[in-house]
Amino acid sequence: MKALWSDEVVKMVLKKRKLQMEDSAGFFLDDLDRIAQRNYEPSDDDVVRARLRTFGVQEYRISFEPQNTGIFAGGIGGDAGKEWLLYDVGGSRTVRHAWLPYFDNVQAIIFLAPVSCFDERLVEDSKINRLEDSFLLWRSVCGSKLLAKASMILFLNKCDLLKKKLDSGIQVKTHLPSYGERPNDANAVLKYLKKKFRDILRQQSPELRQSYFYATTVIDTKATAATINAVKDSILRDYLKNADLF
Ligand SMILES: Nc1nc2c(ncn2[C@@H]2O[C@H](COP(=O)(O)OP(=O)(O)OP(=O)(O)O)[C@@H](O)[C@H]2O)c(=O)[nH]1
Ligand SMILES: [Mg+2]
Repeated sequence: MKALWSDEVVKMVLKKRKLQMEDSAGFFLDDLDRIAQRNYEPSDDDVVRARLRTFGVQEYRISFEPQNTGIFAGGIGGDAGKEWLLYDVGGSRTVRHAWLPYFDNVQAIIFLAPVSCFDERLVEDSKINRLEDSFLLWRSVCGSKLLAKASMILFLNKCDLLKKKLDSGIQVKTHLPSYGERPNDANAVLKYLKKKFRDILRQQSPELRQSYFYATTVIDTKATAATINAVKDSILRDYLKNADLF
C-alpha cells in the first residue's frame, strides 16, 4: 500500500498527540502497574492529575486556620474570612449558562486559562482556538456588571505543557497570528499573554478593581500551595479594604 504520510510527518503527529496526552492520560498510562493494584490508594499527584469534568456548579466551604497566614498573624483579620464559600464552575461552553446566578455578591474570581492550548481547538466547536476562547470568556467575565467590584485573579496555567510544546518546536505564531515575530519561548509567550489579558481587563472593567496574574502549573502541588496562600491573603486584604470604605 502506498504511504500517505512520510515518517517525519507521522513522528510529528505522534509527538503532538503525546504532548496533548500529558495532560493526564500519559501520566496514568505510565503508572498502570501501581494503579491496577487491589489496594491502590490515590496519591496527591494522582488527585491533581485526574480529569474530573465539573458539571453544573459545585459548592465548597473551606475553613482556614487564622494563625496560618501572615495577614491573620498580624491581627488585621480577626474572624474575617475564616470560612470561605467557593464555587467551582464547569468551563465548557455548554455549561457556562449556569454561572450567572452565582455571580451576585462574589468577592473574587479565580480564572484558569490553559496557556498550553494555543494550538488546540474546542471540543464543542472545532473552529474555535482554545486560547481565543479563553480571551472571549475573560472579556465577558470582566465586563459582567454583577462582578464589577470583584477582584480578578488570573492563573496562566499549564506552563509545564506550554514549555514542552515550545521546546518541541511548535510555533505560537502559526496558531495565534497576532503573536508575530516575538521569540518562541515560554517567558516571551507568558509576557505577551499577560499583557493581552490585562488589556482586556482594563477595557472591560466598569470600575477600578484589584487584579492579580500568576503563571502556574497547578499539578506542581508545592508551588501551587504558595500561590494559593498569596491569593488567599490578597482576597482577604481586598475584602477588608472594601469593608473599611463602608
Ligand atoms: N500538565 C498539567 N496538567 C494540568 C495542569 N492543570 C490542570 N491539569 C490537568 O488538566 C486536566 C483538567 O483538569 P480538570 O480539573 O478535570 O478540568 P477543568 O479545567 O476543571 O475542566 P471542567 O471541569 O470541564 O471545566 C486534569 O487532568 C489536570 O491534571 C497543569 O498546570 N499542568
Ligand atoms: Mg472542573
